[in-house]
Amino acid sequence: MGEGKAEGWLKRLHYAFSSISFSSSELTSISSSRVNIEENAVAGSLIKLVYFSRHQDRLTNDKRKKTVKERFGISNGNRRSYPILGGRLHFVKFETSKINECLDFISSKQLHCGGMDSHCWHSETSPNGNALIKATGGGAYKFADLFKERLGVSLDKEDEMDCLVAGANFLLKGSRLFLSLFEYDETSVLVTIGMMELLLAIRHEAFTHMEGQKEFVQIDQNDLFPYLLVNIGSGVSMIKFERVSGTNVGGGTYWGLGRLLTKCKSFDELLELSQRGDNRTIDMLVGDIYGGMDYNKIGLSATTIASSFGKAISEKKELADYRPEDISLSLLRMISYNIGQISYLNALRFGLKRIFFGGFFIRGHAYTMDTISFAVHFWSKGEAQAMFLRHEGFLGALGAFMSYEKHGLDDLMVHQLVERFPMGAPYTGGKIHGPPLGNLNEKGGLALNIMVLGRPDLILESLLISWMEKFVQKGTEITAPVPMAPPGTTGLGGFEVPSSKGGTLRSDASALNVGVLHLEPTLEVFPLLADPKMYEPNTIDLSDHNELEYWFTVLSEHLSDLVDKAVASEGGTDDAKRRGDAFAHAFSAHLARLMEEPAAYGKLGLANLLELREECLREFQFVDVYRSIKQRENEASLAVLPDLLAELDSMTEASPFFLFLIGIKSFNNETRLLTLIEGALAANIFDWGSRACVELYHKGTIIEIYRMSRNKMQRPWQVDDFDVFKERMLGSGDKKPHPHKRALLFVDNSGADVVLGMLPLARELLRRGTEVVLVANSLPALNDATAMELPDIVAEAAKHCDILRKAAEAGGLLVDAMINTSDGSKENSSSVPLMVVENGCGGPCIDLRQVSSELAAAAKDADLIILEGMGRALHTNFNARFKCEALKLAMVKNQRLAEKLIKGNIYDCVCRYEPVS
Ligand SMILES: CC(C)(COP(=O)(O)O)[C@@H](O)C(=O)NCCC(=O)O
Ligand SMILES: [Mn+2]
Repeated sequence: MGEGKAEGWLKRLHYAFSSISFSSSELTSISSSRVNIEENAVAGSLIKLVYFSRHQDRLTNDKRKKTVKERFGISNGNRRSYPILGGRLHFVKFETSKINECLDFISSKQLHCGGMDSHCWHSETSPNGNALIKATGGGAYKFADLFKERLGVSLDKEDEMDCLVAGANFLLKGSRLFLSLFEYDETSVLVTIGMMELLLAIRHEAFTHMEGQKEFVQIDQNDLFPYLLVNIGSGVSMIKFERVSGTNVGGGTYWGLGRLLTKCKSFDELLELSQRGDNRTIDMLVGDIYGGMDYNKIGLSATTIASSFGKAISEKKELADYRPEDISLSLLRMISYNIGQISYLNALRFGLKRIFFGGFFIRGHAYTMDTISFAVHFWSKGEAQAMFLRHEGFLGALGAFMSYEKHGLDDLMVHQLVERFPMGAPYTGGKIHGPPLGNLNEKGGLALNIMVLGRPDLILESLLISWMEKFVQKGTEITAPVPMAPPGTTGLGGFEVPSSKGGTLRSDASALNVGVLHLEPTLEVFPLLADPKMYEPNTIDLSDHNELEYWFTVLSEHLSDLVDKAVASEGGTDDAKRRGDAFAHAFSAHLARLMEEPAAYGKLGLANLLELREECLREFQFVDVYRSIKQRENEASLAVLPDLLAELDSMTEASPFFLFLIGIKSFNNETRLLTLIEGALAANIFDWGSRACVELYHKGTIIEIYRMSRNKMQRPWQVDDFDVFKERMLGSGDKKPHPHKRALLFVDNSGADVVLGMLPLARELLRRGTEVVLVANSLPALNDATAMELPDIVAEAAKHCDILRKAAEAGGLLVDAMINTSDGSKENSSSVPLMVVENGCGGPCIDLRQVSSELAAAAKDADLIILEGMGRALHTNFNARFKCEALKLAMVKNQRLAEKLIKGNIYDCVCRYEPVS
């Protein structure tokens, strides 16, 4: 297939499925792919919706990508090179009683009939011509007519047990998705052009929960089976490939009895009551029978529950004499223990050590998980372990999602999508500015922002907006609160009364009605990591509560300034203000949630926190908050670049005779190298993520600050390996070192940082015959330069420098120059190339376990890595070890970090050089 055609269908690519298909839109940023529903008449009775949306095609820097692919030999073998686009797997839930909201939602997102094109189409439909939505659970039957009537779609019923297993396998093992690729041919007829198989892998899905402590479990995918899956809905199903057992005492029992006995209005209210309960007033304990004593002979403590609700028979009390809180707790413990016990017995029956619990009965409730864990531990004498799943409530819906009938497998490709960003994005409303939403006529209105679900719907905008408006108002109402995890809840073995149940409820993302798994194509482990298994990206340990609190405070304090900048970056419109508020709300909710439970979204590091902020901005359609600041600083820096290069060049090679005369081997080279490193460190001061630096910017111009920063560059720096690095670069004595073959320069900020700091350093390496790959962010984060922006910056710099120009041409960065060549490439160019690759990140730090495939490919021949900036060289990777030489350069722009990490002060510098060990 020719490239032109590929580009054509790139724009019009459609993923479709056997029973329901969705088309993408060129006008909008995300296209829906498929959807399925699970209704469960359970605990609270919820409808769960799962659908996939594809990221926007990023076409703009396609030429750079093409050169990078050619240069690094990235290919799909003899498979066709279909673009593999990342996307998001969305998890949405609705109360069954609000089925109309669910229908409005599906309709507003056009999930039932495909994208925004005026001609929506279905690859396959039901025999009567309707589109199909996969559905499982009781609702698949109950709502079939309603769906037909309101949306014109048929519900294709999937077996619930099969779906649960498929859903759990998907989460635990990663799974294969088969997607059909469609394109329009010249006559606008849709044709299938192939199949694609996607492998989805999700980290930090399973965890244990004992005595208030959550711990993620690394699942060995080759050793996952067999396991017992216990799905606690209204009833309880225990599944080992097929339903092997169950119990009628489940979530429905808790809710049903609880409702009758306490008059609670909702499942969550009942659960919340249990937080304040004391079950000893109702349960008969061993001590009640044995005069306050333990029954040591059979290992039962006095506080063990001998009989749930047992005290109620021996006392002449009426229901009204018992506190609803105590009743709720007693019920919860009775049911949770029972489920834990029966589950263990079934695990024993089938010889299974691992038991996964799912279903909405649990809904992230710490005490419930502790109680189940305790029961499993207790009855198995510590042999078996209860594990829980982050997406516990969505197993059935996910399973149905996976069940879309597979097409023929010809022309199959396997690609891996990995979870990049394990955050549930909360749905949160914002203060309303300006006209009511229904009157807003702008593209990209609140719809998508608040819902975190995607993108403006140009065609059904009014419908979408009115639906959103409703949601804004109902936000908190719909967002079910989940009780807080009290530390050490169960005390001595789970039969104790919870010691601290707390009176507050947390804003739990697991209870928020929307969650998102971000799936990125082909993220790989950086091949130059010395020991990927031991690699831990984050330097600061956020499990230290003081650290956590400090960084939360920093981020909270930045917030209002960030919102102002974000709103301004979108023109300060009413819509932007609304989104700004919604962003602040959502981000604060995330912070609050993580403060209560740091591991809520998986293991938490500073890199995740900083990326969360960027991700939240993106969710609310703030594409690039620092765009104009970056442009301004790039322009100012590019204007002074020729002077800087001239200054560097004035430090020319002195004649060997002269050097001999003054008794120095390489005076000028050394000065130049030092000037270059100083320059890179000094320019790292331009960091809009640092509070202290931002204050500085109000006091002077870019050039003034840059000059001041350079003047302050006094050695020794707080971490100063310059002399060792210099020796490697310039040699000592008569030894002339070989130049590096290829250097990967992980660049940081726009403006002076990249233009006056890293580009001159790159130029020096190029001059020595080293290939240079500039590694930059895939997505904007603070004022970091992105891979998309770098070619223009380099092109501008190249106007003033022959070395950069030739290298950029050789690396395919100067596209116009390339076009002038006969073969379209500069493979034959004598100059060493300068290239740009994206790193796969959207935050200011970098987790080298997940980098773009182009970076992984570029790393192949690299023998020097230069990591620059606080985010990439200090917050992350400070302790990382590599298979090749590494230079870590950063200015520390935070007093506390300076004290902790390098026993220094703010604005101190780090120049850490690590030879190959
Ligand atoms: C976000 C950053 C890591 C960016 O630093 P950079 O990588 O650009 O050098 C850094 O600015 C930071 O840690 N800021 C928060 C702390 C503060 O405001 O002091
Ligand atoms: Mn930065």
